[in-house]
Amino acid sequence: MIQIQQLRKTYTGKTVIQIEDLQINAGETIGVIGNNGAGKTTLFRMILDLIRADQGQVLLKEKSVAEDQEWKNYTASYLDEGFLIGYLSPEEYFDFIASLQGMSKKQLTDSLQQYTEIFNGEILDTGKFIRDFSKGNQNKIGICSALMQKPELLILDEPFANLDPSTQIRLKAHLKSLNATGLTLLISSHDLNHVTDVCDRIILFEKGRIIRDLQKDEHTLRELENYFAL
Ligand SMILES: Nc1ncnc2c1ncn2[C@@H]1O[C@H](COP(=O)(O)OP(=O)(O)OP(=O)(O)O)[C@@H](O)[C@H]1O
Repeated sequence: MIQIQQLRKTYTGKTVIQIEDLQINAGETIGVIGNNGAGKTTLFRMILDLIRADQGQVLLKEKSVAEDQEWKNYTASYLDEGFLIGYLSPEEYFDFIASLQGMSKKQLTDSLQQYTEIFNGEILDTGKFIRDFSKGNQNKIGICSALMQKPELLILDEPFANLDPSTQIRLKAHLKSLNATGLTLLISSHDLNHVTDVCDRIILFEKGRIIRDLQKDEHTLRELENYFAL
């Protein structure tokens, strides 16, 4: 599904991404972790062709994201509130996303029903614009707008950040249920418990490089805790 080849990005002489070779198969759930500034968001932005590489390339289904548009048909993402439109209500924003997807009103209504628990009565019918929601509730709007696109590839940057514990638990359950349907999931998180709970493979970054690539087993959480404790 994803191939990353000799990918490099440098800002003012500092290399922030340097990945020789990374392969992610369809249906894998990948947790990308690393301390602040490790390069997680930059990598996601490069996969989504929001940042161009200085060298190397990202291939989705064997086509370069920089040269071919097809990936946009099966990829959804939410990285930050820059993905939202602050002057719309959540309903207007979901309508907009649904229209891009060619969804009918009924499909949209049915789709939003699935997120009732995640919304927790705080998102729909509030009469507020997105700009006036709390950061956590803005996250819910962005994440659910990505989920409702039913992508083959879903990329979420720190999806659990700013969410209350109930929503974190509900979102984890939802992501796990999607995994069972064959979704390829790429998430970053600073929460080692969440990331090892949801993901089957953990990629650990340091200064833009992959320093561990772990298939999850019963030792993974302890190994990661030991790494970050040092
Ligand atoms: N536009 C930019 N100009 C200069 N440096 C940048 C730019 N964007 C990112 N960087 C640098 O690239 C490095 C990686 O940043 P990135 O945001 O990808 O890290 P991250 O792992 O997502 O961090 P965090 O956990 O804090 O979100 C950092 O040193 C950051 O300062």
